[in-house]
Amino acid sequence: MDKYEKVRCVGRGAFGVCWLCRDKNDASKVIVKLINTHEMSEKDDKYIQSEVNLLKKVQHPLIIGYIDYFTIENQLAIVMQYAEGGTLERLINEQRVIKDNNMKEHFPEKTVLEYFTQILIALDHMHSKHIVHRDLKPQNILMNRRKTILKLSDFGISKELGTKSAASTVIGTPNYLSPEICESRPYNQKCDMWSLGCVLFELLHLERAFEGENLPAIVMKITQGKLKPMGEHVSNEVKSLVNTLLKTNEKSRPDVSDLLVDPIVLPYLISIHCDLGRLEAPTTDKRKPSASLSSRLRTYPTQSTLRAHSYSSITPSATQHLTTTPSSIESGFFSPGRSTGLNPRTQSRIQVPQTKYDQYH
Ligand SMILES: Nc1ncnc2c1ncn2[C@@H]1O[C@H](COP(=O)(O)OP(=O)(O)OP(=O)(O)O)[C@@H](O)[C@H]1O
Repeated sequence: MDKYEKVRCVGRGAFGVCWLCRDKNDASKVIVKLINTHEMSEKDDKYIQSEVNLLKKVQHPLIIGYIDYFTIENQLAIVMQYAEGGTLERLINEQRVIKDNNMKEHFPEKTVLEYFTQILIALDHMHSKHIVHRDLKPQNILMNRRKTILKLSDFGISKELGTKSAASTVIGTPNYLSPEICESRPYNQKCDMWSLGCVLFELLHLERAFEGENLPAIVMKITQGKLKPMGEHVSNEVKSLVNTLLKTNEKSRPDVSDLLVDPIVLPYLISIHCDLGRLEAPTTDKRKPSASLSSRLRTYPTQSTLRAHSYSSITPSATQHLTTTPSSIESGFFSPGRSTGLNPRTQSRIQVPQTKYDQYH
């Protein structure tokens, strides 16, 4: 812990306490999660080691990065990237208060879809590494200060699927658990798609998709797929997106690659990738952007910058759409277009707006 100076405690989880710390070397802010190993069983210990190993493998601008870990006085310290904007849960709660006071309504649908697409991109990265999150929920989605970038966090109960197509341990948080996990059936990456559907519903309605007085009541609603009715403010396309994610039969649920070519998602995907293409992927040493990042992010992308970035996470068909994107770029989002039937696949003029990602943290 010599390397870090504690600033303040930012939260507690099932396993440990999270401290905001300052790196004494360069004054950068990091989170140090301290986990007491004193009375930890061998099983718990293995759990944490697997968390650390998972974090090591995951380096992505939309995923909280692992920096370091060490042990100190019966404690395991995991050093990770700091997300200044807090959790998506807090943002939803704040918006709910605003709504209840009748000062403002729900998040605009395009904001919801932008967040949704970011989560999708992060999940794509994880799923491509055969890692299923299993605990996706607004509490585990952190944000940058300006709330423009989401970052998936908490791989505490994630598990590498390895060569098996389904893992069979039942773990999770009730409201976002998929039916197959509730029923102790084997599960795979599709369980994250269910949780994503729950998060999408919550972003749209500012309330959870499945709620109940107690655990059995919640589980019953989930396994029966008894979703709350969706609001009038939600477009038909987005309603059907929620419904398809919340199919109780996991085989009928889309996977990430299906959604990455969905006309609802594609415009957001292009815009996000344009901006993320200019964000540096975190390295194991430093999680901060270079000094020139902000200025680079304030420039408009050109056709050449659109083509220059690697779209490794996008399926070939999606890449095809991207490479055929016309040079006249006018609108990054299609929210008005969606309601007027505008289809990004046929839309001839696409504009990517000045980036909103002008601050990484
Ligand atoms: N990288 C981070 N940046 C900023 N805040 C964080 C970060 N990681 C955790 N926090 C804060 O600390 C709190 C506790 O996080 P932690 O991961 O220990 O547990 P949890 O996800 O809330 O619960 P559980 O351990 O049961 O999964 C979070 O709710 C969040 O507010």
